[in-house]
Amino acid sequence: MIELENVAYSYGGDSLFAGLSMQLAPGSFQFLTGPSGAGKTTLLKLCYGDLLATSGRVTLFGKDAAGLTRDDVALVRRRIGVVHQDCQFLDHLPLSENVALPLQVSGRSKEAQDNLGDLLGWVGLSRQAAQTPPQLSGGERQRAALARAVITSPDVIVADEPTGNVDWDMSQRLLTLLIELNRMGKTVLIATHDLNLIRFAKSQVVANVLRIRGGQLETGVTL
Ligand SMILES: Nc1ncnc2c1ncn2[C@@H]1O[C@H](COP(=O)(O)OP(=O)(O)OP(=O)(O)O)[C@@H](O)[C@H]1O
Repeated sequence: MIELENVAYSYGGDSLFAGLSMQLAPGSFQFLTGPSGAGKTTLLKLCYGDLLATSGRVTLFGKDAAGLTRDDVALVRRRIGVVHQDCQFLDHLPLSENVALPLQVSGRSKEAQDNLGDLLGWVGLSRQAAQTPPQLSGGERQRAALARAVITSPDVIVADEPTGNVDWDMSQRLLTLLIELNRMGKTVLIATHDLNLIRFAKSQVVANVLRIRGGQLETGVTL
């Protein structure tokens, strides 16, 4: 469903990747690791069409990412839920409205009403629904970001350091939610530095580990 072939990406200087290839198979659970600055966030952005490869080919749901129409881009946005590293929200809106925003943007507000309560319950934030983002803890914000990423029922969830800045208990809780999504058939790709998190996941689910090193992508990495 997502395929990168011989991809390079440059922010203006040297390419970060030396012709990198990867596939995200439907239903798979994959981790992306590697040193800080190796290009994990960049690679995720190529996978969800936020950046276009400088060379090589990225295929998103059977279409070349370089040739997507405006409608194709909207469809890709609905099919891939993204948990961003910095999980930003609109601070003046309550949590419930922030989480529902992707549905309202795509004109599906009826569905938002139906799904929102269940989704907030699933991430353990029912009591915080009326609070604004600045009133939430780090772990609550991370769970809200996950709820927002999945409210459109995407096929793929891409999460960039979803457990950054939270303690181990909360990391496990967040990861358990991502594992539940995978058990429901979702494809999951998580960038993380946290090798303990990967070990914990591997005790629960079949997970492939990718590592970027020196511009190359290693697959099937053992820890
Ligand atoms: N918008 C940008 N403009 C210029 N350079 C950038 C930009 N974004 C990232 N870079 C550079 O590209 C390289 C890879 O960044 P990226 O954020 O993809 O790495 P990362 O592996 O996710 O790092 P971290 O683990 O620290 O989050 C870094 O050297 C970074 O400084």
